[in-house]
Amino acid sequence: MANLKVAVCQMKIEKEKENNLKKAGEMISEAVKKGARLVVLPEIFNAPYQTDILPSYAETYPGPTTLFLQKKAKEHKIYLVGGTIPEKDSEGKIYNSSFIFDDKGDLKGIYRKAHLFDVDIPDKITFRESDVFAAGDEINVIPHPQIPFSVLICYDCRFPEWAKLAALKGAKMLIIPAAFSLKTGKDHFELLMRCRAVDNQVYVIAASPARNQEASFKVWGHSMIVDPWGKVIAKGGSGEEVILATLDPSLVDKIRQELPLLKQTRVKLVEGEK
Ligand SMILES: NC(=O)CCC(=O)C(=O)O
Repeated sequence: MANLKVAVCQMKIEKEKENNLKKAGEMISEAVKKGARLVVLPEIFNAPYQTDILPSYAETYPGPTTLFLQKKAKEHKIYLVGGTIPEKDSEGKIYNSSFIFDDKGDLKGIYRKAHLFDVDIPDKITFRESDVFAAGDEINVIPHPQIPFSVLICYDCRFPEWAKLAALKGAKMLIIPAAFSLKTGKDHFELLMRCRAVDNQVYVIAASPARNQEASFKVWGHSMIVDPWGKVIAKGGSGEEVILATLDPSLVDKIRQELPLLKQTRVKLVEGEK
């Protein structure tokens, strides 16, 4: 199986949706010029990550942002994981959703964040995503011809059983658009991404926005790509940049054969059955 070059566009998010789309377009072009065939954008890439204003950015599908993503995937003939956007459904509920397009511009899946970031850590961070978003409840595997993958979104990565479910369903890579907070990200971001890679023997692509000092929610940044042995093979800083890595799909199979964790997973015991 041929190698796959992937890229994360660690872009700085601004107030104006149009500027965010323009910036995403420029960074996607840069990634493609550098050889990427699968490109990932960050969590809430078209709006500031701020609960009081997020609803005003919500779009139904198809809408301006998803049409933009579709056009870019088709134009560059790439798989495009369109970070996430606030998505409004037909009943008016808003989700934190990722739209995934293939190299023909066809929609391959929508993933809605299942675990909402509702936390209150004194002197660190208080945030209530559930003030705005409804939670999704389904994980799917995108049948990429080289590496089938699942998308999780940020806080989802703290729930190992959710990532395990994706691996048991056939994912060989987890793609995680993620706007980790500055305070929690410093201690947990790399640890969590490497853990999810090691315990599921998958590649992990974690895509953060760049830090914007003017934003009310300051992100950690440091997008990273981790191999299925848990080794960080590419990593960004806190500023704007395209992060690239070349993935070897056969490495997942090799590691799973040598250390057959998935086959040995005793799901029934976890569920309380003997
Ligand atoms: N956007 C998020 O879900 C933030 C998650 C986060 O910062 C964490 O510590 O978890």
